[in-house]
Order: sequence, then C-alpha cells, then structure tokens
Amino acid sequence: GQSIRIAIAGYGNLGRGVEAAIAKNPDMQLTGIYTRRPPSQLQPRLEATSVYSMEALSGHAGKIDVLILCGGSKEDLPQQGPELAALFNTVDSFDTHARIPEYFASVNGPALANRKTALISAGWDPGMFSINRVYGEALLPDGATYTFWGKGLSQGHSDAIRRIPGVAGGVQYTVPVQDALEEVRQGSRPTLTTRQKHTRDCFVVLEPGADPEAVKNAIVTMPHYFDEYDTTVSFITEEALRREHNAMPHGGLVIRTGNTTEENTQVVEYSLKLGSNPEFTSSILVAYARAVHRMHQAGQYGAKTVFDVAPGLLSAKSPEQLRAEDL
Ligand SMILES: NC(=O)C1=CN([C@@H]2O[C@H](COP(=O)(O)OP(=O)(O)OC[C@H]3O[C@@H](n4cnc5c(N)ncnc54)[C@H](OP(=O)(O)O)[C@@H]3O)[C@@H](O)[C@H]2O)C=CC1
Ligand SMILES: N[C@@H](C[C@H]1CC(C(=O)O)=NO1)C(=O)O
Repeated sequence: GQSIRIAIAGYGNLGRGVEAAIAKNPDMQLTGIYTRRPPSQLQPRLEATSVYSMEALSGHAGKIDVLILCGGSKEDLPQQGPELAALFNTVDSFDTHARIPEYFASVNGPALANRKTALISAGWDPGMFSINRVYGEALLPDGATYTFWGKGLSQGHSDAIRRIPGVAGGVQYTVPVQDALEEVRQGSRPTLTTRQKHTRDCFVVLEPGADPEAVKNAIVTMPHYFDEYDTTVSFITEEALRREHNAMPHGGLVIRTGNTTEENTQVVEYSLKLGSNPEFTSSILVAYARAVHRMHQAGQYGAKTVFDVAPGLLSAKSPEQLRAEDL
C-alpha cells in the first residue's frame, strides 16, 4: 500500500541515523528534516533530503504520518514532546528514566486531546532493554535482574554534558565494573548499588574563558545523570575530540537469573554489541514509527511506551506472513 511518510524533528546523531534507517525500509519515505538552526547550515546525508526550519512544521501536518523526535532528552524533548504530540503522531527516545512518568503524562494530554499516538522512550535503554527486563520478571518471578552498559558512548549523558554553560563539546563513556559483572555471571545474585555497577568517564571541550572547576562540578553533581556514579572529567581540545572521540560504539546486556524450582536455575540474557549507538537506536525508532502509524489507524490514541506495542506491529510483514515465517 501507500508508503508511510516519516519526518525528522532535530538533526543530530539520531536525526542522521533515522535518515539512514528510512532508506533501509522500503515501506517508508522521508518527507523532510526540521531543524531549529538555519536549514542552509545542515548537510543532510542524502542530497535529496528536504530541510526545513522547525517553524514550517505546523504547516506540514497534512503530509506527515509519523514525526520522529530526535532532540536531546535533557532539554529538547521535555518541551518538544508535548508540543509536537498535539500536531503529529510521534516517536521519541526520551531516556531520563527518573522523569519518564512525568514526561508520559505531559505528552499523553495533548496526544489524547488531538487524537494522536505518541510513543515515548523507544530505543534500547529505555526500549529493548526495558522489554527484556519485563520479560525476565514476568517469566521468572523468583529471580533477579541486572542491566549492564558498555563500555561505550552514552548519547544521553553526552547530550547532558553539552548543555552545561561553558561547554563547547563533549562525550561520555559508560564503563561496567568488571567484578560486578563477573559476580552476576556466576549467578550469586548480588545486591549492587548504582555506583557498584558502572563508572562514567567524560571528555569535555571548554568554551574560551570557562571555569573548569565549575563545569566539572556541574557534571558530577547532575541529578539523574551523574550524581549516583563515580565520574571522571578530562578536559581536551576540540581537535582531540574530533580525532579521538568521533566513534559512538556501545552495547550492554540484561540478565535475568531465576529459579523455577529449588533445584533448577534458569538464566535469560539479552545482549547488544553496537558499532554505532545512534544508528541502532534510530533503526529502532523507525520500526516503532511503523507500529505507531498502525496504532493510530486503529484509533489507539494518547501516549504509549514499548510495553504497549505488540511485536508484530514493528514488522513490515503481514500477520499472515509472520505466522508462516517467524513463529
Ligand atoms: N532510548 C535510547 O536507547 C537512546 C536515547 N537517546 C536519546 O537521544 C537523544 C539525542 O541524542 P543525539 O542525537 O546524540 O543528540 P545530538 O546532540 O546529536 O542532537 C540533539 C539536538 O541538538 C541539535 N544539534 C545537533 N547537532 C548540532 C550542532 N552541531 N549544533 C547545534 N545544534 C545541534 C539538533 O537539534 P536542531 O536540529 O533542532 O538544532 C538535535 O536534535 C539523547 O539526548 C538521548 O537522550 C540516544 C540513544 C539511545
Ligand atoms: N539512553 C542511552 C542508551 C543506553 C546507554 C546507557 C549508558 O551508557 O548509561 N544507558 O542507556 C544513550 O543515550 O546512549
């Protein structure tokens, strides 16, 4: 049938990834990129991609089936999510876990009032890891769940660093504590605090004249991002950032160890090894855009999470094909 018309709001790592992911999905077409910067400033991946200013977006509501929000979770999505869910069916990757309940409510109101479908917090964590945490708990009620990330580049934490006054650029790597990972792998089901599972290493380029101590303090005390972790902050040049920190690999795993009887232990593991965090995340957002389009057509309005999406809706295959080929 008619291809699904996708647009991108915000053109950073995710925006570029969504542009690439759409090209891998023949049932979808990219109608345009919308940016808060002057459109002429952007070099889209694909020459043919139309770039518009964000102001043009409201006038284009009739030609977009799903708008994928690629802004930063720290400051962009809290404003753009609720605003755009009033006008479009949306998918976003909001990942400030502690704030998801309030964000869900802020998006649900405008989406319901305007009979739109808004999927929040898609991606891999939150997203695919969330689904596997729920599978683990539901399938093995007597057990323990562990999530480990990295070593890799967290886009959410890198975005949060870049929003600090005086910061010109920066990245954050998440490092799992090997001993903790080993303890879990040996099945001893340890109780581990946030601080015992990961450390965070930040590399920051300062604006001229910025105070390193003030920036370092703003990072290590940042609620929901760094305050519960042992965090290092290193100051580097713009040149070093470009040369040594332009790859965005990541990965991680969700482990559920449980007992179905006293004598039988079961272990479920879901793991990711990502060459590019943004491209993988974007590929997930595009698959969920297919589901959101179908959920909207079925009259399922309001804010949704990945817990509300039947897996079959993600696939380009028909239910009949899925039953015949993948069950
Ligand atoms: N749930 C999950 O598993 C995951 C979630 N995420 C989330 O995705 C969010 C976005 O990540 P990411 O795409 O890496 O963020 P970026 O920093 O690359 O982009 C964020 C926004 O900043 C603006 N921007 C981008 N580049 C520039 C630039 N050179 N100059 C000025 N503005 C710029 C863009 O808006 P505009 O075009 O309007 O200027 C863009 O939408 C993260 O904050 C994170 O929370 C990321 C990975 C996984
Ligand atoms: N949301 C994360 C995706 C994963 C990575 C992560 C971390 O390293 O803390 N937490 O969740 C991101 O923005 O990259």
